Amino acid sequence: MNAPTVIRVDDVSKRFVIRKEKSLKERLVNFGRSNKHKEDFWALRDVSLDIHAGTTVGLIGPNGSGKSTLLKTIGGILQPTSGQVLLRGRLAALLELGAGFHPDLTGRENVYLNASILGLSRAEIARHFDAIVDFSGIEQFIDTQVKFYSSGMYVRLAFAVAVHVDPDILLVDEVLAVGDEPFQRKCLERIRQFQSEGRTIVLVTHSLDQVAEFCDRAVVLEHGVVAADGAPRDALKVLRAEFESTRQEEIEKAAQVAERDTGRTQPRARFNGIALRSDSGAVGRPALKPGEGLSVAMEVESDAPLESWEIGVGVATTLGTVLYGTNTRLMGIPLATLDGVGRYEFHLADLPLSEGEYVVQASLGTNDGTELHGVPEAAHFTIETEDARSVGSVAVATTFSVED
Ligand SMILES: Nc1ncnc2c1ncn2[C@@H]1O[C@H](COP(=O)(O)OP(=O)(O)OP(=O)(O)O)[C@@H](O)[C@H]1O
Repeated sequence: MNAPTVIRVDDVSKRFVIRKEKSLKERLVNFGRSNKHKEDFWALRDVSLDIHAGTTVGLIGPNGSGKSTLLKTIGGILQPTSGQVLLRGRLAALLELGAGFHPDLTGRENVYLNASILGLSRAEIARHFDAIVDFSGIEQFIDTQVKFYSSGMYVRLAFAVAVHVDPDILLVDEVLAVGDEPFQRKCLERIRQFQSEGRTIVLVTHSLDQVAEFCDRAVVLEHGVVAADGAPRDALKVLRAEFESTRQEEIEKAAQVAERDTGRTQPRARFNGIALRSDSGAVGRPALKPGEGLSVAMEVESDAPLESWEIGVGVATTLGTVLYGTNTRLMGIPLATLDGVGRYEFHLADLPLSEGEYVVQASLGTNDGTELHGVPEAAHFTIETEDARSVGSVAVATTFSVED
C-alpha cells in the first residue's frame, strides 16, 4: 500500500511581475510616465506533485529554474498565482538566508519566536532550548543580535531549530551549503535520522551526488516546468543531458566569438563514435569479470587542422559520480595535429570495481583547457561477480581474522 500523500502540489503556477528600467529612447517617447516597464514572468507553470510520507525528494535544475520558488510555495512563504498546495502534518522549513529570523532580536529570542511560529509551546521550547543551542554550536553568540551573525552561524541556528521542533515535513533549501564541512556532515546525519524515522524531506540542491545518495525521488525543473520526475538515476540523466546541451551551445558560441575576434576559423572537432571491448573480447555493453581490462576505442573528426589537443576517458557510476578519469596531457602523451578522422584507443587494465553497471565518459579539448566535445555517457559496461560480498563501487581484496 502507498504511504499517504503529505504534500500535494496541484497545478501550481507562480507569476512575478518584473519591473525593468526603460532605455533612454523609451523614456523620451513616454515622457512624463514611469521609467519602468512591467513584464510578467512565470517562475512556475502548471506544476503538480504528490509527495508521500517518508520519502526524500530532491528538487534539482539549472539556476533560475524555479526550485526555490516551488519550495517557498510549499512552505507557504509564497502564494501561488493559480493552483494550490495542500499539506498534512507539522512543517519546518529552512529556506533562504534571512527568512524566519528577526535581525534585531538575539539568537535566544529568535529561537523562541521561530519555534513558537512552528507550533511549539513556551514550555516545549524551554525543554529543547539547550539541545538546539548545543546542536548549533554557537552558544557563545546566543545573546547577540542575529544581524551580527555570519551566514554560517545563522544557518546553524536555523537548522538546529528546524530539526528540534519535531516536524513531519522538512523543507531544506540550498542554504545548508554555507555551513562549514563538519556542520554540513552533522546536518546530513540528522537528515538520515529523519529518513529512518519516516519523516518527509524536500531538498533543493545543486549537489547531484547528494541527490543520488539521499533521495528516493528527484524532480527536475527547467524554466518553471517539471522536466522529469522519478528515480534519481533517471532524473539525473535528464538534467545532465540538459547541462550537456547548454555546454555544447556555449562551446559553439565561444568558437564563434573567437572566430570573430581573430578572423580565423576554429576547428570543430567531435567524437564520431566510441566503442568498448573487454579483454576477453566482449563488445557492445560488455560484462567484465572483476580485474578484467577494458579497451575504449574512439573515432574523432576535425573539420580543420586541430593542434595542441588532448583526448580523455573517464569511468563513472550510472548516477554520474566520476570514479576515474585521465587524458593524454595528464599521461604526458602529445598528440599529432588532426585533420579529418583519427582513431585512438585507451586501455584500462585491471578495473578495481565491484559488481554493478558503469558508464564510460569521453572528452576532447585543446591543451589550454577549452573543451571541444564532451560525452558524459558514451558507453556502458557491467562488472559481474559470482557472489557479491561488498557494497560500494570499489573492489577491495578484504580478509578478516579474529585476534586473540
Ligand atoms: N520575488 C521575485 N520577483 C521577481 N522574480 C523572481 C522573484 N523570485 C524569483 N524570481 C525569478 O523566478 C525565477 C526562479 O527563481 P528561483 O529562485 O525559484 O530559481 P532556482 O531554481 O531556485 O535558482 P537557483 O538555482 O539559482 O537558486 C528566476 O528567474 C528569478 O529571477
